[in-house]
Amino acid sequence: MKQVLTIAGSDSGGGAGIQADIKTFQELDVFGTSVITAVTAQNTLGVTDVAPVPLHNIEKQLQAVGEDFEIAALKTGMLFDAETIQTVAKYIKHYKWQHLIVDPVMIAKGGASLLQEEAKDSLIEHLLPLATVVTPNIPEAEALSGISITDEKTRREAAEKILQSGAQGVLVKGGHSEDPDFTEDFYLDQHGGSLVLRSSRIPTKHTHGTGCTFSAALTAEFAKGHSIEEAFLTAKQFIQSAIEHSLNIGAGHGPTNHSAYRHHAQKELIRYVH
Ligand SMILES: Nc1ncnc2c1ncn2[C@@H]1O[C@H](COP(=O)(O)OP(=O)(O)O)[C@@H](O)[C@H]1O
Ligand SMILES: Cc1ncc(COP(=O)(O)OP(=O)(O)O)c(N)n1
Repeated sequence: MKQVLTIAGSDSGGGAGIQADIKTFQELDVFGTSVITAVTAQNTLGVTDVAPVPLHNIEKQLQAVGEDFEIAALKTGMLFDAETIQTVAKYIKHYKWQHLIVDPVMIAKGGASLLQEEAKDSLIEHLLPLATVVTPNIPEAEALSGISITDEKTRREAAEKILQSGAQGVLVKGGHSEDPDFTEDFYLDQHGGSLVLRSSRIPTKHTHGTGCTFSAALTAEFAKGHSIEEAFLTAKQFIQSAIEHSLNIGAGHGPTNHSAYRHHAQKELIRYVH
C-alpha cells in the first residue's frame, strides 16, 4: 500500500485539517501518516483556540515518519508560522520527498487566522519552490500573487505570478467565486499547460474542510502514480461527491462526507483546456 504524509493542523471538529486528510487517504486506499503542526479547538461554528506544537516535537514527528516510511506523496496544510515552514522545507529536502502538494492554508471559513501574516513570505520563499502543485483558493491566490482575481484573465495572471516562486504547477480552486451555478478550478503549469474542471455549484453551507479534502485526494492519487490530469479529475469528483452528500452535523458549517465518493455514482464534470 502506498504511504502518504500530511503535515497540517488538527481540527477537533473532524471536518478539516489532519482529520479530513486521513479520512480521504483511507477512502482512496493509501496509508496515511501525519505530522501535526498545531492543535486547533474548532467545530462547525469556528475556531476558538490555536496551540502551535513545539518545533522540537514537529522535528521529531518528521524524523519518525522519515526514518520508517516510504512516502510516495505528501501534502502540507496549516503550518501557522515561518519557523515551522522552514523546518518542514528542510526535512522535505533531507528525505528527498517527491510529489508535494502545498495547500497554502491561511484563513478558516469562520475568519480565524491559520497562518501568521509574516509567514506568507516564508511560504513563497521556502516551500513553494519544492511544490509539485500549490492549491490556493481565490483569496489565497490573491494573497500569494498580489493580484485581485475578478475574471479568467486575472486568475491566469495570478497563477503565472505564483509560478514565479518555482512551483511546478498551481491549481486555483473556485469555491469562493461569485458564480452561482458553477465552481471552476484552474490548473496551470510551468510549461503553459492548463486545464479547467468545472462542476455544478452545490447550494449548501456544509462545506467545512473542502480545500483540505481536495488536496488530500490529489496527494493520494499522485502517490498511486497518476498524472496531474488524472489526479485532478479524481480529486474533483471526490470533493463533488463529498459536498453533494455533505453532513448536517453541528450547528454551523457542517463537514463534507468523505465516504460519499465510494457510495455514489460520479456525475460527469465539464473539462476543458484554457
Ligand atoms: N458549493 C460547492 N459546490 C461544488 N464544489 C465546491 C463548492 N464549494 C467548493 N467547491 C470545490 O471544493 C474544492 C475546494 O475549493 P475551495 O472551497 O475554493 O477551497 P478552500 O476550502 O480551501 O477555501 C474545489 O474543487 C471547489 O471547486
Ligand atoms: C486545522 C485546520 N486546517 C485547515 C483548515 C482550513 O480548511 P479548509 O479546507 O480551507 O476549510 P474551511 O476551514 O475553510 O472550512 C481548518 N479549518 N483547520
